[in-house]
Amino acid sequence: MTAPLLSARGIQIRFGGVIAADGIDLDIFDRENLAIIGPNGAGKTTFLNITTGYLKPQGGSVTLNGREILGTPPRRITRMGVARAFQIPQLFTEHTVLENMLLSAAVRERIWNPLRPLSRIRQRAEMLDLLDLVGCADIADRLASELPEGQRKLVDIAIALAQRPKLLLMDEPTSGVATADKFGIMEILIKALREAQVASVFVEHDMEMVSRYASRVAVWSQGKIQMTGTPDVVMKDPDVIRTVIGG
Ligand SMILES: Nc1ncnc2c1ncn2[C@@H]1O[C@H](COP(=O)(O)OP(=O)(O)OP(=O)(O)O)[C@@H](O)[C@H]1O
Repeated sequence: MTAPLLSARGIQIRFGGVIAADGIDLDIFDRENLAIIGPNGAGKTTFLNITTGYLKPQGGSVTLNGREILGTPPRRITRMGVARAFQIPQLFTEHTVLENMLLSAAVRERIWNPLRPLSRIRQRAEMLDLLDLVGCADIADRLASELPEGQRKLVDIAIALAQRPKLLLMDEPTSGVATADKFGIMEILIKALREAQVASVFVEHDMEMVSRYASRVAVWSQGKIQMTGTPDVVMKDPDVIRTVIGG
């Protein structure tokens, strides 16, 4: 069996009386698309916050390619290959889409300087290719503030991919997007991840999204993993239907 890209063992974290992780063990493998599902407050986002360095658990370990990353600052974890896209895209709204991409490239290349014109950043062609990958090359010169939510999400993904990650973590990638556009956005996103050879973990409440786009599912329940497996197996499980899916 191939070695996991990221491996969490025995993760424990509580906030006062709330236990958000109570012995989480989870492996994430190269190029898979893992959906995390579970009831509100089960600890799904907390897991993403731990693996990106924003929260330090009270116990356990997280390794990336065999190296411990707990206690490592978020920016360094990004450099090591774990990127994050947010429920609310983190774009500089007064800049164009391409300028947002160039800023991300400048951070990656450690050449960001507020006094340096963005036009002098040399990664322009690479950033346009990434925008093309997420179907946004034609909006490169538009202000980020003018974009509809779906395109903001795709640009946010391109910004994350500009960091050349091995793993992309996402919290409800299509939340806030009109129902009619959700599947189109997710199709583009999953195809872009495959072409860039990036694994993903996405927290998701929409079971249709999970069954269409996840290669594997992990079910969270009260700070524990209730079950992992392929979508067709997990979503037919009577306990998962009762505690998560409903109906
Ligand atoms: N920084 C924090 N301080 C205090 N409590 C927190 C903090 N972060 C999370 N919690 C609590 O931990 C529990 C798990 O939260 P988390 O956001 O991880 O759940 P979730 O499964 O992502 O929920 P949802 O599906 O509603 O987003 C919740 O009860 C939440 O209120």
